[in-house]
Amino acid sequence: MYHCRGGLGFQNSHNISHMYKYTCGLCSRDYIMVALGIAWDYSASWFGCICLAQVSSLPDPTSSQEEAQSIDQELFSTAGFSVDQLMELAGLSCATAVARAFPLDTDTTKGRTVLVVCGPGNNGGDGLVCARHLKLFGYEPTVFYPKRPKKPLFQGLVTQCHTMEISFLDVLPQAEALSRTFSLVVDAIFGFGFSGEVREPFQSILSTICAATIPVASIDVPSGWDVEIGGSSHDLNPDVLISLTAPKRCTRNFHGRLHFLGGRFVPPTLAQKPRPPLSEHHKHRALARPRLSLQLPRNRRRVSCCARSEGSKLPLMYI
Ligand SMILES: NC(=O)C1=CN([C@@H]2O[C@H](COP(=O)(O)OP(=O)(O)OC[C@H]3O[C@@H](n4cnc5c(N)ncnc54)[C@H](OP(=O)(O)O)[C@@H]3O)[C@@H](O)[C@H]2O)[C@H](O)CC1
Ligand SMILES: [K+]
Repeated sequence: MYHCRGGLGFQNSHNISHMYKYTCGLCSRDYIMVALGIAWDYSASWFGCICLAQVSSLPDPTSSQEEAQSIDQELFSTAGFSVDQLMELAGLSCATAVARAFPLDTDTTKGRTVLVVCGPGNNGGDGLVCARHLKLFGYEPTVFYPKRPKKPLFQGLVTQCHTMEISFLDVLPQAEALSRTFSLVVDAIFGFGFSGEVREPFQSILSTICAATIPVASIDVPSGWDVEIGGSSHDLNPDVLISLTAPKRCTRNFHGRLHFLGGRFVPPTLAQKPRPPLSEHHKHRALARPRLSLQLPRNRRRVSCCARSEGSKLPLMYI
């Protein structure tokens, strides 16, 4: 049986072509296989082939929506973290990534004005924390937070922003005015809790952001994208993505400029744990698949590292 070490192997296939993609049955890695020499038994379609190019030599580093939710739950239950603690670290990572991706021009006020659009869940909470840290970094963040949960955690985050003299918008400007007033949008509308078709008021909000001409930095998941599949050409097309804990499956379709991996809160014991329960769809792959590559802060004093996000082939920068 051919296994993913490269070199000569055999593949039983009824589709004899010169080049085709093969997924190793043992480790789920993808290879481009090129047929070599003569197929010696056409009826059974056995032929020798050699792995010339490895499509993906790294373990699949992305997490499904279900896996992301299960890691999240474990962090709160067994690992003993509180949601506000993780949100603080997540929001700080996001502000750090924004500051790296859109550095301040110290001579002018250009590029300082950031609109942080926050949704109703924890992704929105990350956005509020991000706004607070951006202010401390010297930016001028403004928050648009149209649907506010009545939970003390979120109310506290709003108060903290007010205390930091961060303004809140009541109405989102039209795309043209938005592009004139702000240099950047931080998209903290939906994260891995999003599903289905986007409901109002967020459908109109996302349309306005899409029509604006300024760059977008998305927190964890580009809002409106299916967490597993990604978005379409009409959807948000962020310039920067800041994945938290582990990139979600949809990030394979991210083709923006920079992809960061933030949120330094996963203990090594949890990162190395296999992740049941998984949906039927992913079960067979997960059995053979190496572990997710989760954010691990060990020995990471430097800001970036050389991992790659599968699919988009962008270098993944740890923050
Ligand atoms: N461990 C971590 O990595 C941490 C990540 N964090 C961040 O938390 C989010 C996930 O947070 P969660 O609250 O579970 O989910 P969302 O922020 O995506 O929001 C879900 C709410 O959004 C609404 N919703 C869902 N689908 C739709 C839709 N189709 N249209 C409109 N609205 C939708 C819904 O709210 P309702 O009020 O309408 O019920 C959902 O409740 C993760 O991505 C990270 O950013 C933590 O901060 C730290 C730990
Ligand atoms: K988002």
